[in-house]
Amino acid sequence: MTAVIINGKEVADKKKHEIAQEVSSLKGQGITPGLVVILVGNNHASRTYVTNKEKTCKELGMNSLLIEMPEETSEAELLAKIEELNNDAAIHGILVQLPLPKHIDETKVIETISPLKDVDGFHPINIGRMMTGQKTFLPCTPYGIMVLLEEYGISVAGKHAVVVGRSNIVGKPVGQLLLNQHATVTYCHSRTKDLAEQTRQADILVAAVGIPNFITAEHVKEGAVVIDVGINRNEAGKLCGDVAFAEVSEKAGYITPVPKGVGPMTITMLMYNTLQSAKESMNRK
Ligand SMILES: NC(=O)C1=CN([C@@H]2O[C@H](COP(=O)(O)OP(=O)(O)OC[C@H]3O[C@@H](n4cnc5c(N)ncnc54)[C@H](OP(=O)(O)O)[C@@H]3O)[C@@H](O)[C@H]2O)C=CC1
Ligand SMILES: Nc1nc(=O)c2c([nH]1)NC[C@@H]1CN(c3ccc(C(=O)N[C@@H](CCC(=O)O)C(=O)O)cc3)C=[N+]21
Repeated sequence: MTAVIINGKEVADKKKHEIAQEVSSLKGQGITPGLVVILVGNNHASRTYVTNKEKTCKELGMNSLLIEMPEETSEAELLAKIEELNNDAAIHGILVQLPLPKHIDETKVIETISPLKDVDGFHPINIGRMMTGQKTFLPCTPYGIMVLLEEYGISVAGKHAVVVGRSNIVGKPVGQLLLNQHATVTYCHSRTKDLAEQTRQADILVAAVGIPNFITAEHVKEGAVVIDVGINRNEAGKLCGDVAFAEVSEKAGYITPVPKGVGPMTITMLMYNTLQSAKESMNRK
């Protein structure tokens, strides 16, 4: 079988167009959605991502503010900045780029962001709401994956989904969203015994590991849907995912490429969450 290549860029463009229209009508009512991104220190990978976010905000007519803080910033200074933004009515979304320098407690930072402005969907309150199936900000990468599946008419109910990776930002929440949509979910991680035996059971296989070419054809069942979340650099310095694309695309039914797969959806859902936050702030007035 030759896989259908899921075009994340195309779906993202379509969603962005819808978001831009809503932004424009909100502006007519006197509100411009505003997103602030806080970057502490100078992580190279973070910088490209941050640049993309700024560009997309402008493209969609939203306000974007980048706050760069030096590597030596103290935890107290960062928390004070977040408090200030929590109280700023022009700001609807706050994103603190992860990972943070080692001397700053990530949990404390995430818990300081108002759940009402937590457009990353990382605050424990919002994670709890997601787990219990309530309306909330959903984490952008997992949410983007669910939108891709929906746009390609891939049904989830009753399917066996295998997620490789269990981070708080990708693996765990994507498994939860698949479960919410009635998949049977297996999580795999670095302590999993026979990984290929698990992944070969998957109707839907999600790779969120961070190792180039980690998932090969032997891990994949014929016709499976393969979602590659990885954003890595190979030896040649080229952007690549966790899946050995050439061999797996000959066996899978559907596959997401890197770049232009999951990545563009992450940014799009961030904009979507910021728009929702702006709309909700109006309803509270
Ligand atoms: N496309 C996008 O929008 C985004 C892409 N990414 C990318 O996705 C990838 C994953 O990110 P993230 O979740 O933050 O990464 P983490 O490093 O936090 O998590 C990696 C996970 O992979 C597991 N793992 C590591 N080695 C193995 C192994 N040999 N066998 C099985 N499992 C293993 C780890 O297991 P254990 O828990 O046991 O250590 C861990 O759960 C990265 O490439 C990142 O850059 C991230 C965010 C957004
Ligand atoms: N608080 C926080 N929230 C995040 O969502 C978050 C984070 N921290 N830290 C880093 C990771 C990584 N991440 C990416 C998102 C989009 C692309 C993306 O747009 N990728 C493009 C290509 C980009 C390029 O060319 O470099 C693509 O796949 O086509 C990549 C990576 C979000 N993350």
